[in-house]
Amino acid sequence: MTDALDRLEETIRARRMADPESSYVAKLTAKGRAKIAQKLGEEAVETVIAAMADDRAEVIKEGADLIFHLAVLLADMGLSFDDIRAELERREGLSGLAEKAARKPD
Ligand SMILES: N=c1c2ncn([C@@H]3O[C@H](COP(=O)(O)OP(=O)(O)OP(=O)(O)O)[C@@H](O)[C@H]3O)c2ncn1[C@@H]1O[C@H](COP(=O)(O)O)[C@@H](O)[C@H]1O
Repeated sequence: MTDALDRLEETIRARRMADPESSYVAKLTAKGRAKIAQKLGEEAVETVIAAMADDRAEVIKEGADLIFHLAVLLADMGLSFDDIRAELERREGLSGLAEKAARKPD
């Protein structure tokens, strides 16, 4: 069963090499990874600002922008939400502190 995130990823993969004049995904991808990452950061900040204003409708909109730009970045790096899902599944059952300890090299 596909959900909105799966469909978004499919669309992004299909649009990456489209005409930048007709596609935002293609336009942003053509600008390079640093620009994609910058846009992701901007959307994160806008989400924070909406949260601090207690604006639930705006958090939904900015959160959608944030996830969209994360999907564009993942696609640019040959990654997908399946990789994020796998990492979240790995963490299931670990406490936050155990997860932190498992990240440490020694
Ligand atoms: N979900 C989105 C989506 N969310 C946000 N955006 C775009 O992200 C941009 C972010 O807004 P900003 O004002 O920050 O950026 P901007 O001023 O347009 O760009 P910059 O000059 O700052 O780089 C806007 O242009 C939004 O339209 C999106 N663009 C596309 N999608 C999805 O991607 C699909 C493919 O889109 P195209 O590649 O345009 O065909 C669409 O059908 C949607 O499903």
